[in-house]
Amino acid sequence: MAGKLIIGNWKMNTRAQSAQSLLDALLADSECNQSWVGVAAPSVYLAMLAQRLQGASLQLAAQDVSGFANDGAYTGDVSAAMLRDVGCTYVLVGHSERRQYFAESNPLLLAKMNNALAAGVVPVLCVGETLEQREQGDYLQVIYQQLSILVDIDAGDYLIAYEPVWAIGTGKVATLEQIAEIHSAIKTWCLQNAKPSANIRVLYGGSVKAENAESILKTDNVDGALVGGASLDAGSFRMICQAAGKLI
Ligand SMILES: O=C(CO)COP(=O)(O)O
Repeated sequence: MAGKLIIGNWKMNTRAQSAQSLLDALLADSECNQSWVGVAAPSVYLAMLAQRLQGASLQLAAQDVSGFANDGAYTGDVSAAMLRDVGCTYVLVGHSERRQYFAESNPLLLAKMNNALAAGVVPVLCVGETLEQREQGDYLQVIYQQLSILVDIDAGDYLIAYEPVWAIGTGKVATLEQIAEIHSAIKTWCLQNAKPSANIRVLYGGSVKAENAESILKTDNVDGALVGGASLDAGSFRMICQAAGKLI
């Protein structure tokens, strides 16, 4: 598929009212209400937002999914089937904040990927190195290790998001050369190691803003963006979507 994919990650932000207002602003805007744009909202608001999204092009995403496949006694968890049930198209898997604060590791993330795929929700596997790992020079190995779970996925349509941890919420965006290097390495690794997937798409995330979106999206092997802070402001998000729209 040509064109770029833009997913806004609202993280643990908004309330019912502000989530609805933000979504309404995006829905009313033809730059944002596109099938290649999605918003990853807090799970408690997904069903409410899905109602407003009926008939719209904008896609709904979740920020996490249970590692348990079937319904059962897993207090607090939300299953992939539930996400599908409320209308999610995508789900983020292994965001660095989940890896850091919830100690999510490869076996759990593989289960999450498989559960999402089985339920018909497209998982977005997030990978990326910390500043320390980058400075030590072994950042590619870190990313390959995070990607290694893909070897055990037999089939399915998934996405990858490269989000250097040091660029998330810091205003410190990776250089275009750094982005190009990693995106190319991810695609090469996937071609060599993952089961043949028709089209590996890699999004970039980390301080993507209205001002830098176009140059990032134009970088080789960048298939879209995962946007945190700037996705909470309809005006900023629209400019990022507009930059993507120009590249279709
Ligand atoms: O973590 C991110 C998206 O998932 C990036 O966040 P920021 O755009 O706020 O840096």
